Amino acid sequence: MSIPTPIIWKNGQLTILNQHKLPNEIDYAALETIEDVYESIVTLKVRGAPAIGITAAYGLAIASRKYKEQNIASFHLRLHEDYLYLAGSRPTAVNLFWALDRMMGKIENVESVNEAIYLLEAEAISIHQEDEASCKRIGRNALEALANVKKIMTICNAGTIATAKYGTALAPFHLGAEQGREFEVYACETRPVFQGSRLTVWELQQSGVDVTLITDSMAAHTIHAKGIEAIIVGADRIAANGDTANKIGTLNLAILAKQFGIAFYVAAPSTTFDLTIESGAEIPIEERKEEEITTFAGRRIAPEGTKVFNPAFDMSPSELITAIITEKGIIYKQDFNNISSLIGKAGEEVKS
Ligand SMILES: CSC[C@@H](O)[C@@H](O)C(=O)COP(=O)(O)O
Repeated sequence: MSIPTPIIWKNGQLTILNQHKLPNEIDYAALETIEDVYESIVTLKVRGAPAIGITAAYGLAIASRKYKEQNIASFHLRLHEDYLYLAGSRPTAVNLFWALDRMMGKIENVESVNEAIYLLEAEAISIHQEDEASCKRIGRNALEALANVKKIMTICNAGTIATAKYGTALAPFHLGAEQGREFEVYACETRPVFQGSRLTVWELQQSGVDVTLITDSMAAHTIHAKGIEAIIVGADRIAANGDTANKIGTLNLAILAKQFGIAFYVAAPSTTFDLTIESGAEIPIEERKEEEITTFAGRRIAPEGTKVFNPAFDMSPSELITAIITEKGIIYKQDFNNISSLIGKAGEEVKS
């Protein structure tokens, strides 16, 4: 797999692969301040649930250095403000809040500013490294779930650049390519910001995976015409009952999978589960600016004054999901009533 490393932390400096510029340019952006980190998340230079969490964690580590001359009480106060600032960048992907909470938890009772700064950097690095290991395990588990599948559809980009490495829904394709597994992947372009065409197609090409681009509205016809055997998607937040929020258009695919009688898999790390909410009804759905829909490449494609609704995510109810593939194992539908205990136990394999 020869995909550029998406998030780099070296000598205390954070650099990210600028996803705006893909697939035309491999461009790295140095994020020197917490404002740089916030801006890169809001504008989707860095995107994808795990990558947002990792970048925000480094953002807090970077912010903490500003307060090294302060007393510990004011350090905690200031860092809490920074935590709230970063938490306001995007609302749906729970990995953001999970990573920020983990960072703050690490220094909750620390009474030395220098120690807190040191611990924050170490914790961000751990979050980053753990995600890579987690995605690799998701890939292996997904290869098992897809053992008899060749033609598969996906949406958005849940790949290497949306994580530390390998991705979630795309991990089986990257790992499979290394093992000589031949998949035929159909990638939905993913309107309105084209994570499918710009990012997924590019990523899979780098790994030598057979990938075909379709527009989102071609999904139903393609499943029928090309004999798609399964659909696999990533996730931004999974409720305790298995309801899953992911990129807008995912719900369409979940409904199509039921209609055509094919499997619908969600691939996500345990950090994407929000066990504090019982169902997907409680997941906040981000709405983004109307220009994402009314303009294309700087030109208007809808009349001035057009009313726009631009939700960035939708929620697929658990009854449409065949299984959720995690780093801890595969949770099949019959075990969705037991997700909290299966996912809640850190480090343990799912037994189902
Ligand atoms: C491994 S990434 C999983 C999800 O975050 C991904 O499928 C997705 O919906 C990303 O949305 P985005 O708006 O591009 O951040």
